[in-house]
Amino acid sequence: MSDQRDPAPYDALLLLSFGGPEGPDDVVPFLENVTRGRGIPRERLKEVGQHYFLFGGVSPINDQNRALLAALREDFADAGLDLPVYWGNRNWAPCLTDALREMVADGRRRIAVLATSAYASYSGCRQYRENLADALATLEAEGLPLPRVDKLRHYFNHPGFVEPVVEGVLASLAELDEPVRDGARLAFTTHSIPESAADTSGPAGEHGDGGAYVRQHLDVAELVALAVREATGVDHPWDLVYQSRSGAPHIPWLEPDICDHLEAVHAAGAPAVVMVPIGFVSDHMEVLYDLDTEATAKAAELGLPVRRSATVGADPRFAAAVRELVLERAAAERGAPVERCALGGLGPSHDLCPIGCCPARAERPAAAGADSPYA
Ligand SMILES: CC1=C(CCC(=O)O)c2cc3nc(cc4[nH]c(cc5[nH]c(cc1n2)c(C)c5CCC(=O)O)c(CCC(=O)O)c4C)C(CCC(=O)O)=C3C
Ligand SMILES: [Fe+2]
Repeated sequence: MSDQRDPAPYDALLLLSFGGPEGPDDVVPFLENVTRGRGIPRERLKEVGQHYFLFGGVSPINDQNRALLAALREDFADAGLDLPVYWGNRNWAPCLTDALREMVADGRRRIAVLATSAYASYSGCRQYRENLADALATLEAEGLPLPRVDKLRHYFNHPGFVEPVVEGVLASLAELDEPVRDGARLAFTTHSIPESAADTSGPAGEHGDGGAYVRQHLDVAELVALAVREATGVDHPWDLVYQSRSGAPHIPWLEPDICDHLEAVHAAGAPAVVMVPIGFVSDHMEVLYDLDTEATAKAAELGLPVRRSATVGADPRFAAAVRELVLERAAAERGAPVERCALGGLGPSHDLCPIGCCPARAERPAAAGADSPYA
């Protein structure tokens, strides 16, 4: 086995995230960045703007990323892994292009990229790769040396992602009053996406109804439900549901929505629900608004006790998982033997997105995949 602390060929890690506004003046330009060319109705944008204004125009995602950066640096230092960590976002400052420029100026030429999105899909994977390609094109136009960027594999089924989720569910169950606790249903929730995007998510061989996106979430949900049963001795019924639907109303998106689901299970006699946001790496606005505000108000109106379990955030087990993913990929790139950690039925995800993986509506260059125009 190779040295467990050898990051070669990598000379840096880039934490690549979505980005979010940091004050009221940022909200509208941020939303414009996110939705440019995506055909989102104006009404929806106004509504989402209000979600941000309700929280002072500040998205929680930036502080979450700062905490994750600190956790990664601490974990790397403790493990004796000498690898600088940078941060750049797709849609707001600190911007991806600026981060790459800084990295190149610091002499970084071979960069591992961790996206704060754990699953396949156009929005959760290829769009990050497209933005990497755009940033590289900008550097190229400026005559800067181009670094090579490698996106780390999807980590939805890594124990460092799954275990903190399980712990969060157990904590939420413990908070429910005893008479309703054992009957509580688990509502695993993730971002709704257009059905067409779900059906084509993942490598071509994994397309089909719901594609890799739905299959990966079902795998995590089942893993978590089983671990909860093992810990509590209680078999909590579970469902995979969706939230944060956007787009034009006539286009089908994944359903049911969490609020409709709460209504349905309440009508069917469920005594309580734990909402488990497995689709989100940390407490994004979707979690604070769509779950903690909107869905929680819906449940109160129904008289249905609900809890929202914790996201992974900056959990040290997740930071350690990122280190393992970097070292695993580094070994693979060196041609050394590799052990790939993964729970559940799907096995470890691919290192390199193959051609046809999570196709875009309109084809654009995407880096860090088999179809990348860059080395
Ligand atoms: C799958 C997925 C993830 C999870 C993977 C990942 O994490 O990347 C995700 C994350 C996020 N989405 C975010 C914000 C927004 N997403 C929007 C719009 C959209 N998201 C989509 C999908 C996803 N989105 C889609 C298909 C659209 C329609 C437009 C389009 O086809 O592109 C819009 C426009 C308004 C609206 O329509 O809702 C906003 C403001 C934030 C930041 C939150 C914060 O500030 O804390 C985060 C982390
Ligand atoms: Fe989104």
